[in-house]
Amino acid sequence: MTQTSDQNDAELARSVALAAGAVLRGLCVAGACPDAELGDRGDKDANTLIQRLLRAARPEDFILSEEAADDGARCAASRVWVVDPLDGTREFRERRDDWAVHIGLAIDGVPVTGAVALPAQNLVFASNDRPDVLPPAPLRPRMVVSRSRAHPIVLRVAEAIGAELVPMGSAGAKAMAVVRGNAEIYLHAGGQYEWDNCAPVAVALAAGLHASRIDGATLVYNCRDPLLPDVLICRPEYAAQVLAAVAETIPVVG
Ligand SMILES: Nc1ncnc2c1ncn2[C@@H]1O[C@H](COP(=O)(O)O)[C@@H](OP(=O)(O)O)[C@H]1O
Ligand SMILES: [Mg+2]
Repeated sequence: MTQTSDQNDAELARSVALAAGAVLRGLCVAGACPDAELGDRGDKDANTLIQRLLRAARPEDFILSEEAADDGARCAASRVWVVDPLDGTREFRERRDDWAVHIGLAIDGVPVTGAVALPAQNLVFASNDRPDVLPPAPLRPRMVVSRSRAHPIVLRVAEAIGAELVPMGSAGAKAMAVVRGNAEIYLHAGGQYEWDNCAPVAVALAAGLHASRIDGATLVYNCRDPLLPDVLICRPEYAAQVLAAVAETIPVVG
């Protein structure tokens, strides 16, 4: 793939996410990779390609990747690409379709640009997409949650607001379910890292959705410690209700 220096950041993010997605899909072709090696090969091969493409297109920028060593030099930089080469490794290994490639760009800690590819669903979302006009929200909101480790806070909030639980793998796939109008709320607590949510949050904010920590605080990226353990992405009309339910739930759950 050729990159041109005048390609804007969102288009670069989209093209890199698509290229990594193609590599990952290639690994899923029958006979291409033994089941036992699929997750590790996916993480590694996608990361190698993403590093090469971003470094070629934006040599001055820094990269924080789930799959690369971090010496902390990025902390003094303004422009940092925050990437998860394969989000939903567990689901990829199971040959499901809920896994994603995340290419986010934080400028001075703000998730300004990003792309999320869902290669097994032939979909890609970027922060320069024209936002979809979403259908009216159903009376009972649908809340996408981790299919393998939904935190007690999340389950209690769903119960408190009467939401229907929709278990799904991958932070990117869940966030894009809200962007697409297949769900109204994505709530996560209990652990995540900047690469899990930077690109999904950039795309969601650009689409006009609410995105914050679950105490309502602003999400800040390129922190020295990349742990960013919780996130709320939802249609704006649900934000106040969900944040209030979280505030009531946290003392109960501890
Ligand atoms: N409690 C936790 N601690 C650390 N990471 C977590 C986590 N819960 C979810 N994640 C990460 O968030 C991503 C989405 O998880 P889930 O599908 O369970 O919601 C996964 O990323 P990876 O697949 O890139 O590791 C997963 O590892
Ligand atoms: Mg991840």
